[in-house]
Parts: sequence; structure tokens; C-alpha cells
Amino acid sequence: MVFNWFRRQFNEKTDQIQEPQTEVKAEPETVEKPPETAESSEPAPQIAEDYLQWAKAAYKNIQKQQEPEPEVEPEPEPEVTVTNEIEPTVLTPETPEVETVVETPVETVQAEGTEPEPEPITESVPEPTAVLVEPQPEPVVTVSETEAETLEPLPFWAVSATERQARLERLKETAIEEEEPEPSERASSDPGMEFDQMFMWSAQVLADQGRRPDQVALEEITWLQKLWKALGRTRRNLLNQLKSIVGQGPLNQQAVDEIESMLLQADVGVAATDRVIEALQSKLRQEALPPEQAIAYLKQILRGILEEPFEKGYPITFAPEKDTLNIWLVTGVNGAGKTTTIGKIAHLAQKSDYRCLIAAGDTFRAAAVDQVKVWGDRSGVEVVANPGKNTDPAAVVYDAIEAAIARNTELLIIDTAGRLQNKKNLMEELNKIRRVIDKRAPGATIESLLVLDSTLGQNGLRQAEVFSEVAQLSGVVLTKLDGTAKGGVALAIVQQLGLPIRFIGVGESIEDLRPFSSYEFIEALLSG
Ligand SMILES: Nc1nc2c(ncn2[C@@H]2O[C@H](COP(=O)(O)OP(=O)(O)OP(=O)(O)O)[C@@H](O)[C@H]2O)c(=O)[nH]1
Repeated sequence: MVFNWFRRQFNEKTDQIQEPQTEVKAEPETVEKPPETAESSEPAPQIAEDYLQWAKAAYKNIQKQQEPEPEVEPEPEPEVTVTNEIEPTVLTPETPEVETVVETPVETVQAEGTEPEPEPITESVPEPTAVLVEPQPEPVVTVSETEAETLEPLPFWAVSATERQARLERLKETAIEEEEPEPSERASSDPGMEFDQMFMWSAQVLADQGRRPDQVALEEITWLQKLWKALGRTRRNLLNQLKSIVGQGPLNQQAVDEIESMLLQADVGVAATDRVIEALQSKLRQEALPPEQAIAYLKQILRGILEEPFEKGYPITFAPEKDTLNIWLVTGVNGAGKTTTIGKIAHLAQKSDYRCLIAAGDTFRAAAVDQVKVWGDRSGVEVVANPGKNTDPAAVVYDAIEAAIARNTELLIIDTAGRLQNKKNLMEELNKIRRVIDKRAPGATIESLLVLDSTLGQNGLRQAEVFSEVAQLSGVVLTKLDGTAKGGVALAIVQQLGLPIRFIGVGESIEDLRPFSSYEFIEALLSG
């Protein structure tokens, strides 16, 4: 089964008609919700029961997804080599014959301190200069064996009661005699269906967005739990203060002042904080807000800020179009997490059934090129790179487009300059890359993503402003949200730049990046 993360759609590889799932806007009001949950945010017991029913149905559906495919005579699956992280070899003419594209690397030596002379983009196809680095084939193993190795065993709550019992037996045999841990708070009285609170929170977030239990995939629940954990620091800071502020009864001016300082501490930034305070105060003038509704209203204001770019014309869905060439330029200062992000997006594209290719266009440092190759190996995506030092990025892009066209690639991810020292050079380099694309792939859909380190807080904003002036950005990738207690910077960035956040990174591993959902982000910040 393929889960298209870019569209959060669930396309089983059967001819079963999947009801297309509309892109869920973050405002739950705009999405059908069980009527009883339309108003209050605090589920009454009856509503909790609804969530529980929903969770049970989702859990059963997830279990069904995990069952091995029924034994049918499938056509022999092509053997897939899954490569682990190993040193790639740069293909050079001496490399033993391989079927990939091998170019004679052109060693260009630049006089010190001069930018390489821009090569004239001639009409005739120039001697290609980049090489295609294929991950070194490991001893061929079938994907299923590898999946078994690399996939974490299913979480405790996602296996059947018998499997759970078996695991407990195995644990007891090997466990050192210890106090039996207090069972975590159960969200269900039914012994056959014991969910932890995290599963229930994930289920509620999906149910509130109008998702049907039979549309939910295990990897969505897993991601929501990762998001919840990653935002833990920011949530604890915000929620503890918020509950003590709104807990004093209907919101008053003093409470609003305290909320203002709380938001500024969370790096929401002055502009976005002013908007929140203004909205709260005008609401105050209309009606007294009891605690739960005050928090629910605050969530709504914050979501409104994060979704404003969509009202200004940015598309809600940010997904490569199938069966066409999409080119995503990735930019950002070195250290922001650009290379890691490229590897994660390539991995997500692979998982979502897109044919993907990476171009190592940040040629300023050889180390950056090598790093992109390592992430190419990790994600199983080929990398087009130029073995020369400080070569012309446009030449790498040119060859990458050639390779992409030859392979019917659907998503070409281009790593671009990571330096900000000289805005003019950066702008020229990015414009030249766009000219090459316009010339070699005029029909391609081009997007440009800025990778920002969320731990930089307000300093990241200044960086973002410079890039947004020169790079015609489609959106932002916010990294390292797991590393900061100031997740509020997301609001500051959207408010300041008017750009949507497209992806968030919550860890160093390849699974730690997913498309951004303002609803889920705010729920993970302010629920609990
Ligand atoms: N905790 C955490 N670390 C991250 C995340 N994204 C990237 N990193 C780490 O941040 C560091 C920099 O990431 P890179 O991808 O190398 O950054 P870069 O922008 O390519 O910078 P250069 O490598 O200098 O070109 C690495 O140690 C990454 O593992 C994230 O979401 N969370």
C-alpha cells in the first residue's frame, strides 16, 4: 500500500476505489465534524466515547493493513536492492563498467577568489560534467526482509492481544525481577482494546479533521506521536502558563497581558503576538470566555495566522504532480539542515511512489556534495554530482535535468548555495539555475524551499528575509523543532514573510520530516 504523504491520501495498490480525500483545511469548522463536537473543545463523556469508537475502528483498520497480503500469484516483484549508508563511489571513467551515465569530469581550476566564469549555455549540448552516483549495491536482499530489519517492531498498542501477551511472556522470561510498571492510563475499559493516551490524542486530532477511521494509516499515527513528543518542551512552557492564566476565570486585561509575554517568550515574534492579543481583546469585548473556550479560541487565532498565506494564493497542497517533472530548489544557510532535509524529502518522495533524483548543486564545499551523496544512499535516491571542486552549479543542474528527463523523473531536488555572505552572488547563482531549467525543462513545475533552523528563533527571521528577497520562495521547511522550546517561531516566520510552512523536521533521522499541518501543529502545542 502506498501512502502519499504529500497528499495524505491512501492509495491501496488494488483497484479498490479510494474516495479521494479532500485536502483537509486546518480549520476544523470547515470540515464535517461529528455534530456534538462542533462547539465545545472539551469533549463531554459522550464525545470521548465517540473518539473511542473512532479509535477502535482506526485501530482495527490499521491491524488489517498490517496483515500480510493474501497469497495470490503476484507477478515476480523486481528484486530491490536496499542500500544502507555506505561510502558512495564517484563514477569515473576508470570505474568498472556500469550502466549509468558516466561523464569525463572536467577539472576546472579557478584563480583564487574569482567566481567561476559562467559557462555560456550554448544551444548544443555541452560536454556533460556531472557524474551520476548510484548507491553501491549491497548483497541483494528482498525489500520485505530489509523492511523487517529496519522497521521498528509494531508498537505495543498496534499488535493483537495475543501478540501483546506473547511479548509480555518473552519479557518476563528475560526481565529482571522488577516491580510491574503501573499500566499507563487506559483510554478504554475494553481489555481487548487498550490504547495509550498518545494513541487517543492522535485519533482525536485525525477525527477532528474529518478523517474516517478506514482512511488512517499506521504511519500517520506514528508521525503524530513523534510530533507530540518533539513539541513537548514548547507545549509545557505554553500550556502551564496558559492554564494558570485562563484558569483565573473569564479572560481579563491582566490575563491578556500575561498571554502576550508568554507568546513573546515562545518566539512568536512581536507582529504575530500583536495580532493574537488584538483578536483576544476584541473577543473579550464581545463575551466572557471560560478557560476551555479561551484556549480553543487562541488555537483558532494561531491557526488563522499559519494559514493566512493560503488566503493570499499559496496552494494548500504542496505535492509533486505525478508523471511530470517537478523541480524543487532547496536553499538555506549551511547548518540549517538543508542536506538532511533533502534526504528526508527524497525518502518521503520514494515512499510516496514518486521517481526521485537529487542534484548536488551546492558545489562551494566538496564536503557538502559528499554529504548529499550520503543522504542519497540513505534514501535510495541517485545523486547527480560533479567531482570537481567549486564547479559551476548550473552545469550540475544541466546534467541533472538531462538525467531526470532520461529517467522520467517526477521529482528532481536541487541542493543550492548554502552561503549568504554575498546576496548578489546568491541571487545570480539562483537566477542562473532557473535559466538553465527554463532552457532544458521549460515544462517543469519549479518550487523553491527555504530551510530554516527553528532553534535560531528571531535570528532565523533575518536570514529568511534575505533569502526571500532573492529566491522567489514557495515555502519554508522548519527544522530542529525537537531541539527547541520555542516552536512559536513558526508563527513569526509566516507572519513576517507571508510564506507557508511546507515541511517540519523533528529529528535527525530520515523519518523525522513530514508535510506541515497547521491544525496538528497547534494541537500538539496547546493540547493536553
Ligand atoms: N535535532 C535535529 N537535528 C537536525 C534536524 N535537521 C538537521 N539536523 C542536524 O543539523 C545538523 C546540520 O544538518 P545538515 O543537513 O548537515 O545542514 P546543512 O544545512 O546541510 O549544513 P552543511 O552540512 O554545513 O551544508 C546535522 O547534525 C543534522 O543531523 C532536525 O530536524 N532535528
